[in-house]
Amino acid sequence: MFVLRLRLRNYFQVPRLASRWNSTAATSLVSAPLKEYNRLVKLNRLRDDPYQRAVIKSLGSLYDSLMKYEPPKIKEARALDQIGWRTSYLGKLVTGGWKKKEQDWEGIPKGIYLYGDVGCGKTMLMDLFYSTVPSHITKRRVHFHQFMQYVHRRSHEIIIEQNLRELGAAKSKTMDPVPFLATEISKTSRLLCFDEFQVTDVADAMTLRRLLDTLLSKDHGLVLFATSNRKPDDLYINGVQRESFIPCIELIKRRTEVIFLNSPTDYRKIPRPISSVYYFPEKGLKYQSRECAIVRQHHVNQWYKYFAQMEDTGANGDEKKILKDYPLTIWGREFKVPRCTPPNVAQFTFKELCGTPLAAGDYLALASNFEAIIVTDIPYLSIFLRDEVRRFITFLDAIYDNQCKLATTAAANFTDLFVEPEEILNSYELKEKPKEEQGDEDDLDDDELVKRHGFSKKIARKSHIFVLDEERFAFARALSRLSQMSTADWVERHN
Ligand SMILES: Nc1ncnc2c1ncn2[C@@H]1O[C@H](COP(=O)(O)OP(=O)(O)OP(=O)(O)O)[C@@H](O)[C@H]1O
Repeated sequence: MFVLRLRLRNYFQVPRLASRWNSTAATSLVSAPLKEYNRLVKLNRLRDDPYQRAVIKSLGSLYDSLMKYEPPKIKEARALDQIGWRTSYLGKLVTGGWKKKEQDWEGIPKGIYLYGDVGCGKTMLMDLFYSTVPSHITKRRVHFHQFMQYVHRRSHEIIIEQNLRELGAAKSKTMDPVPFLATEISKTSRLLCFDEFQVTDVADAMTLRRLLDTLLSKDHGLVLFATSNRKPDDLYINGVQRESFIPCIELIKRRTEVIFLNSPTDYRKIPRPISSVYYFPEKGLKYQSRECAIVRQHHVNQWYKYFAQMEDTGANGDEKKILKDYPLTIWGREFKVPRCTPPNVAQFTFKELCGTPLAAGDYLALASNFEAIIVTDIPYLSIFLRDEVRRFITFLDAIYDNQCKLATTAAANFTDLFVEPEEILNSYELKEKPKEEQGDEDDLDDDELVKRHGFSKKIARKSHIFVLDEERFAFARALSRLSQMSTADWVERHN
């Protein structure tokens, strides 16, 4: 059986911008992040953006502080030290032991919490900073979803390991994995860069609160850099037991410089040549007709060959092997990739990918094992397929973050794919007279997606298949990302 080849970037990502910075030049008056920004602007790889330049100043200050920073030595965590940790944890809650004074972080540089609208360059700035970090500072850059997956998985493993080694199974319920996790993380990275910091569930919120409190303490001396679409005070808003998460928000506000990147530009909207990775039938052509089936098949074959770097078969049959039902093992569980040429491309129908109970971990594994994914036969999507849509969004987040390429065949263009249930005739066709665009779009002037994040009213209206703001936002962002993933830049990039 094939054992999943978890590339390093599955957990800790490779930054997008290569380091060109030599840290010995740190004495220069121009900070390393500013130098790098200037270089990329000069090479026409970035547009000069005054809002981003304002952030670069803060990046320069953090860079200077890191140059002088000597992180503390890490003490090993011991299971025997923590019998009764729950009592002391509760004690802290009662006595206000969580409250910290500035001396508690003396000598540790303040990190950065960079938030703003979609596509304005937060991740780019974080990656740029990451590529300039002084070499004596160990660092990790990770997508927040992936980090939380790692945290939950390692917590579980640590409890088992420590119980076997030190405490005996009877103590399993009183074992606290947080000090061990914190030790593991800070031993390998003193600067932790989180992309897309967002908290959506109570288990993440509670674990994160304790983990960050430990990591950012003097004992571990970790510096945090996070990007997010939300300001700290809006994190985990309306979440279950939100009040227990507020100390974590306060901690983030005290231990980072909170910066709002208020650039009005969504760089993903800047037109680039659109390549036809997404196929949908032209008006008048029925998706399930024979004619359309031939065109769809051609589209899929053409992109499969391109992604798999296959020679055009030819006489000497240079075609790479196409494998069927290829097993991937993810944390002891197996799932099958219906058609693939590892590590280049995997192909699924929408039903195979989103109609079965796959979760974020599966999609992340897929994204880290294949450079491109083809998803065929995406039907019209309505509120009746909400679970499938949720999975599709999780899948898109995973592949976007791993910079995978994507080709699809679908009933319609992505912006027209989300419809009301009563408009649907069958999975791939709408009724003869589809309902007119609703005339209530003016009511959407105050919609947060429109007003704050600059999405179109059409997208805001379609996002109403979700109730929670976080989900509506994730949906709108997925549409924005789909448009970026169809650009020639994305499709032609060499991984
Ligand atoms: N100044 C710039 N010039 C040209 N391209 C840019 C510039 N800033 C950002 N970009 C590009 O725009 C795209 C979106 O940027 P980025 O991913 O950093 O946005 P973001 O704010 O993190 O978005 P999101 O909140 O959706 O994750 C990327 O491809 C990035 O390289």
